[in-house]
Amino acid sequence: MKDPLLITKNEILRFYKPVNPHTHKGLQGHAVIIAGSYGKIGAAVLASKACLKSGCGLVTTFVPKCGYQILQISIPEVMVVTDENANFITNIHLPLIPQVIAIGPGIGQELGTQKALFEFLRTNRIPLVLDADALNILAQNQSWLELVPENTILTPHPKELERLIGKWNSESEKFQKTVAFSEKYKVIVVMKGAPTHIINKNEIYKNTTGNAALATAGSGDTLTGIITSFLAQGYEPKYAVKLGVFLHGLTADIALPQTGYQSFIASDIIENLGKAFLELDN
Ligand SMILES: NC(=O)C1=CN([C@@H]2O[C@H](COP(=O)(O)OP(=O)(O)OC[C@H]3O[C@@H](n4cnc5c(N)ncnc54)[C@H](OP(=O)(O)O)[C@@H]3O)[C@@H](O)[C@H]2O)[C@@H](O)CC1
Ligand SMILES: Nc1ncnc2c1ncn2[C@@H]1O[C@H](COP(=O)(O)OP(=O)(O)O)[C@@H](O)[C@H]1O
Ligand SMILES: [Mg+2]
Repeated sequence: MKDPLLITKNEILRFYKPVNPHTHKGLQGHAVIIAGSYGKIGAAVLASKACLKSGCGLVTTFVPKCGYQILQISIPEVMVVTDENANFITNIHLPLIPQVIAIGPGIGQELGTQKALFEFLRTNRIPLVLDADALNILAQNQSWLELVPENTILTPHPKELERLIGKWNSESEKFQKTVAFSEKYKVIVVMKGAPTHIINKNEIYKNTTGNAALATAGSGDTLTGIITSFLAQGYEPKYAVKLGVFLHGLTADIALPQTGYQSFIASDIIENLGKAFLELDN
């Protein structure tokens, strides 16, 4: 296995683009986030808000009907499109063509949702971020991975990774299997953990930010929103993932002196994104 390359501030500054003073929301990208089910609309809220707070110009969130008011009230900046079903996603129809689509946080694994994901993957040509239950559904239907566009970003935590690639007997076997998976399906795998690694074919990157405060519900949902935002803003997938994991971890490093490990929650990631960007801009 190659030694991992470190994702440091210097590495990020090689490709980070400060915001153009003449930009407008149309140029800042439009992202769609497909997320949530009854009891897990919070995942849709966290991913959508993190996406907006990372600079994406427009965010449309697709949720089952039960998520409509929750989203409209908790994030008025987000536009909402609903499924025909009340409690889980069954039929993905989008009235727009965005730059990027993220799918998975909190969607559950109902049969109807599995079918909707298959139909979506069969017809979709837009760049994708796949997380959480989208990964769990693909792990159970591995032939569907052939439908995923090249350079799609997958963001599994260790259990989701195990469901996708099978069990490993050592750390080096875990990396070997993930590299083989990334090469086979031509996807970028964000191996979330402490620390997070990015696998892009046979290239391995190791993040240098973040701490145990991130071990809290919804932390991964916000990462999905952040990475999606950078894709919408025109970063190539290999740069969007590096910038995303670096800033996500940096929010926890910035907040730690105020919150301690225990009282940091996923909303604090979103709240500290501004300070994290300012560290890059200075
Ligand atoms: N507010 C909301 O709406 C929220 C909604 N959410 C949504 O809920 C859905 C279910 O997602 P989920 O990740 O909770 O369940 P699941 O895939 O079974 O994994 C859990 C198991 O994985 C493991 N594991 C995880 N991390 C690990 C690590 N770092 N290192 C090692 N192991 C680790 C660990 O396994 P164990 O160690 O216990 O064997 C753990 O028990 C999904 O759609 C998500 O988006 C959540 O985002 C929460 C907030
Ligand atoms: N001890 C830790 N140190 C650093 N980062 C962590 C730690 N525990 C969790 N994280 C990060 O928190 C996020 C958790 O993602 P995930 O398990 O998908 O959360 P959720 O599904 O609840 O949103 C990942 O980005 C992971 O790298
Ligand atoms: Mg998750």
